[in-house]
Amino acid sequence: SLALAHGAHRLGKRTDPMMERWRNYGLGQFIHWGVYAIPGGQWNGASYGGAAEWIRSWKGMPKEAYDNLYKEFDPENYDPSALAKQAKEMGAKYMIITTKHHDGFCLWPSEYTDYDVTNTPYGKDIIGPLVEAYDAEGIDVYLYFSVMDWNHPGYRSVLATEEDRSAYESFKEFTRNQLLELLERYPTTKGLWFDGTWDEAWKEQAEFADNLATEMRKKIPGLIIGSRFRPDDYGNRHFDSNGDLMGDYEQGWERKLPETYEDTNGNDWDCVMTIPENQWGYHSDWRGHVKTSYELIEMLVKSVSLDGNFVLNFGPDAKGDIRMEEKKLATEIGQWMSKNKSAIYNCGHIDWEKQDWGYYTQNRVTGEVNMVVFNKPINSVLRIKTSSKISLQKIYDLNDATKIYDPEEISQDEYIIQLGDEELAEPKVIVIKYDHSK
Ligand SMILES: C#C[C@@H]1N[C@@H](C)[C@@H](O)[C@H]1O
Repeated sequence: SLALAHGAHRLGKRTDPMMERWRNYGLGQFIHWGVYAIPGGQWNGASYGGAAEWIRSWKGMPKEAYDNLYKEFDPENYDPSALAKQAKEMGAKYMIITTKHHDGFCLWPSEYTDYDVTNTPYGKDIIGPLVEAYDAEGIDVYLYFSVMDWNHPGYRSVLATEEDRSAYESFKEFTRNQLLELLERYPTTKGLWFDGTWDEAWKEQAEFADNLATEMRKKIPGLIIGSRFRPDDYGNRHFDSNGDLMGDYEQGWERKLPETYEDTNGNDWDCVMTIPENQWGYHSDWRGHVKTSYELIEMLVKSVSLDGNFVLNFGPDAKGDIRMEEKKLATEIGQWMSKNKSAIYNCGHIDWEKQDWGYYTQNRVTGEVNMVVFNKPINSVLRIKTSSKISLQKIYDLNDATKIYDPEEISQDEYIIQLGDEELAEPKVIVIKYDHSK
């Protein structure tokens, strides 16, 4: 393998308490909010077909007009504690908030730029009250930060000339200053979710990024940073030139999920997911398929069954309100979570053979295995094929203690149980209690 000065600094999973806490979240909330919520994907009567938070890059959006939107930012309905309560009811264990997206607008009062909330009619810090509200609800806070910054004069996507390089040095200093400022202002932050690190210019910054990550972890020991931040000595991100994961978990699953455990390479990972096909920031005209709570619960359970966290995105509008579709989904997911959270929190992968009826999750605390049933077979028989000899103790319906299932062993390490005739109105959790010692 290659000798890398700035490749992966650790092989295998982080095993410290902060990472164990992260590993056991299961469900998170993403919040994409900024001045892009003002146009909401529309400009001059035309609708932008791309992601609303990218509207500045649209030819139908004059840059000058976009760069003056901050003068209208005044979210009179912004209510951090209401947002935190909604997230709590949904069952989110952590929340990732966009402090600065690609447009460079800062939702906190930054010393290093005037393009921030202090220079808007709203005039106040957005991030601080949100962090406090989520901390008060016991939901851990993570900060999204886009390295790509369309507003900063020193930003470059490619370093072609000496002028580019010296301008980019000022941009790197600005980036470092803003990150240290965020950690200084919001010390309860548990981690950073980096984005906008795909440019060639950034891929040349292996040493700078490595040193900055070290410096950030000095400010907040144990800070959790995913694979999307650092490039290695050869400009590779996520996985270094030896194929080893860089950062504390893999951040490659954006609007998609791994299919098998092998797809995860046995790493920690998160999936960040939009409710429409591809809208993170508020878009007033959602087109195409809007995911149902059933689909989102299946993605959540599939993520946990493959040792990942599922982070569902919300995009508040210009007033700071959450749209009806998102409110409804948060409530529906919360209703399912209130009855089935033991199959999500503190749970992860078990190497039993995947079955068509749904997914297994194993509770890392109790050792119990949860069968999360999405597809009831016509014959109502659920097949279980374990990976080793186990001594079954009890198989029961998580939400009906009177419902005990009597397994029939049909071959080596293979059992079947019989569901009743009832139609499944929602994904059902059946718990398998077994003796691990045998
Ligand atoms: C592309 C892209 C960005 N990455 C997602 C997490 C959103 O922030 C989107 O704008």
